[in-house]
Amino acid sequence: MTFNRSIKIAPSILSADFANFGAECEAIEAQGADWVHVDVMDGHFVPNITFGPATCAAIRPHIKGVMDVHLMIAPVDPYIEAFANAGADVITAHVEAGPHIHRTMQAIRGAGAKAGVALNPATPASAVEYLLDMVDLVCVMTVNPGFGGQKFIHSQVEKVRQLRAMIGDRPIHIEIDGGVDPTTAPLVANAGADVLVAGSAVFRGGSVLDPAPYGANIRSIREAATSIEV
Ligand SMILES: O=C(CO)[C@@H](O)[C@H](O)COP(=O)(O)O
Ligand SMILES: [Co+2]
Repeated sequence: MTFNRSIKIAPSILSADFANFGAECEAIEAQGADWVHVDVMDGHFVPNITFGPATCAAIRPHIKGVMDVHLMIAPVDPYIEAFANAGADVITAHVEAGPHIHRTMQAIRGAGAKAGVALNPATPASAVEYLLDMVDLVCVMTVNPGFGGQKFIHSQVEKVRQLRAMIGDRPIHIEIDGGVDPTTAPLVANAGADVLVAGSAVFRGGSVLDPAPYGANIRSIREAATSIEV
């Protein structure tokens, strides 16, 4: 995985057909997805449960590109190796999930994955100031984590702007997660984000039997994000 600051669309399979993950991953990649975003939830750090490393390993052969694993679990450190072994390219852990986020980032890189750090909406940009030499991605949650289909929290756009200024020229992606659609994508792209996670706005209207709407949805988010009008 090389660093490239162009806009990347990362559909979240939280909005996919859970009985058909392999085919769904293949369908979104065929329809233009850049990364595949995989939401892992434990019913403890967030009030919802999804799946773990075994499911990630099962879908890995169905993803040609980047598997972007978003861990909404606490504790996180005991599970990093399992997700790296499952084939995650990027592993993102939350600042709020434990007291030793610095060690967590070291462990992710030590396991051979790119290290991502996520910030809940109430967590300031300054929380990652002393991590910038050891992360590959900062994920700004633009909803409270746990569920797809929630409303974008507009106050987070300013946080993206602050992070872009803090990051400067470092090869660090800024990822946006939650409520991304063609109306919100230009706001965050203009503020400096380059990876846009979208679940409901990508999977809406399509299926593995009729995947063309996935492509149209991905294109409209990308076109909106790359337009300069905001
Ligand atoms: O991590 C999460 C939610 O906790 C996300 O990745 C969601 O899956 C995004 O879904 P939409 O807001 O795009 O529907
Ligand atoms: Co996510």
